[in-house]
Amino acid sequence: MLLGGNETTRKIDSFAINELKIPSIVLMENAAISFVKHIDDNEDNFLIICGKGNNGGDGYTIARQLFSKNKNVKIFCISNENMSHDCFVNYEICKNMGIEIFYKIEELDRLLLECDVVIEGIFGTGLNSEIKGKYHEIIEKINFLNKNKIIYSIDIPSGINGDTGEIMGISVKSDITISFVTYKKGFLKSDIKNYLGKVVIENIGLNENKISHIVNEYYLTPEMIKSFHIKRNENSHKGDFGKVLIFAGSSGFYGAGNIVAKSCMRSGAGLTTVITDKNNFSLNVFVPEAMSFPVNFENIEENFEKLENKILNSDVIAIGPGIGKSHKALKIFEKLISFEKNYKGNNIKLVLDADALNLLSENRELFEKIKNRSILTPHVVEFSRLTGFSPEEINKDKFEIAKEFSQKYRINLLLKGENTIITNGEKIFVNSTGNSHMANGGMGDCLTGIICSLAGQKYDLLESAIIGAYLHGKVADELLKKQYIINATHIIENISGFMNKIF
Ligand SMILES: NC(=O)C1=CN([C@@H]2O[C@H](COP(=O)(O)OP(=O)(O)OC[C@H]3O[C@@H](n4cnc5c(N)ncnc54)[C@H](O)[C@@H]3O)[C@@H](O)[C@H]2O)[C@@H](O)CC1
Ligand SMILES: Nc1ncnc2c1ncn2[C@@H]1O[C@H](COP(=O)(O)OP(=O)(O)O)[C@@H](O)[C@H]1O
Ligand SMILES: [K+]
Repeated sequence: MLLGGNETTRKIDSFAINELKIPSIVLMENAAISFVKHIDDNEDNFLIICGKGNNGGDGYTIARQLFSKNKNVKIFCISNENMSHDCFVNYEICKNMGIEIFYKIEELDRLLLECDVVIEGIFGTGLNSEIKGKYHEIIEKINFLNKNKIIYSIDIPSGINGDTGEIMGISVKSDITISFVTYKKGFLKSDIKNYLGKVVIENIGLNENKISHIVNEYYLTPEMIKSFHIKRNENSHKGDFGKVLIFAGSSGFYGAGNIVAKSCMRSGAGLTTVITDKNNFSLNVFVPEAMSFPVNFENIEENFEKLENKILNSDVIAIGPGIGKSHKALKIFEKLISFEKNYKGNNIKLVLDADALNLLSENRELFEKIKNRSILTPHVVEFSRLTGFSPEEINKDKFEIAKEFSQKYRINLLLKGENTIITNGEKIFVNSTGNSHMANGGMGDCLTGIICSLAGQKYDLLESAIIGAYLHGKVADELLKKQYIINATHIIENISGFMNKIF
């Protein structure tokens, strides 16, 4: 699904009108047709509240379409002065058709009380300042008199800023928001969910692929995830699903390595090996399917010859969770990224998380070794160390900062958190799954395991991160229906079942 702000909407509009030569009034008609599809045919008693821009124009167009289906339709016109052209045309048609139009604010209470469905087209992407006066009063009335009614918003609940999600003084509280072409960036803001209600994105007669040069941001949907799926050949063997080498966990943090390994195995990697201290036996108990590569941490170099062979046999190497920032950890990290290609001549894909990112922040020359073959999966604090921006600065402008960072170092980036973003420096994908009930230790390790597993199964790193983040959050969202807290172990136990459902 395309993602965009107000400017994107204007660009798409202008492309459709000026390049594709679709008259704007046709776009408005298409928007209205798509909108009306979502209205229950049993509903019969509508009040449409219209502003004077194109959002109001959509309102008049929807009104006459419902009217032509013999529905009981009334319109409240907020202003018929300085209407946009297409708004005026549709307003005139409504008048000519004999739809009842009301103008006086004194009548609005009664109209609201009498109707069963309110459709509001007051402001959409054109809202440009704090809402005051008459407009404020009208929105207040809609929110106050909404008992036992369904409130539909056209494009955006009037009052929400489509770019930032900020409430511009006041906003309609909607039950259903039917928005056009793009999922609005402003909808990502977490504390406006109860203003948006259910969100539906509808088409206005444009082919999504033909406008992809205008939009390079996407909001993940199950259809997108499914479209990435690579079918498993019936005659395949474990070697076909990736040899994944994991360097995670150290004394006090062996759990991290175990979680990465287990989620890697449970999400389908062919062969998983964990580099771990020779005295750590917990891996065999927690994930008997995984292999261990025991190292003597007292004398790191003595393991390197055997390790080289292991590296050159790998398709993917995941590094970071729970390894600490010691000199020894750094030495192993450096060794693991020292070969670009494996015995098969393919790039060895790298998944770097947690302490690998912290080590990278302090040893920036290592960026040269990881370029063009890695994904970094920081949370905002780790990303702050990598970029030098404060977490506040990142949160304010995370799309741009993430994209620039990815371009600069030629890496893929997954920035974790609510609305996790994934970028290759050109496109940005925003995850639509996940919830605060999964915010607990080990969750990131679990994600690393899923991503390196998918990378082993021949998904490229960008796809692995996209699918991984979506699945990880999706499992948590589904589990939330029956439990309050979701730990990494819960995700691991359920991921395969959800892969089955989605693929
Ligand atoms: N490509 C698309 O996505 C399409 C968009 N369409 C509709 O067009 C809408 C955008 O239309 P417009 O650009 O005309 O904008 P709007 O209709 O959202 O609002 C603009 C009008 O409101 C006024 N206004 C803005 N802020 C105000 C405030 N705080 N107080 C009082 N008045 C204020 C402006 O002066 C202008 O008259 C979209 O939201 C959508 O509903 C559809 O017609 C179909 C095509
Ligand atoms: N409020 C939230 N909404 C969506 N996802 C969340 C939320 N809180 C945490 N997550 C997800 O949980 C994971 C936590 O990762 P991370 O911070 O690295 O945890 P840890 O280091 O403990 O393993 C990330 O994938 C993140 O996107
Ligand atoms: K609206």
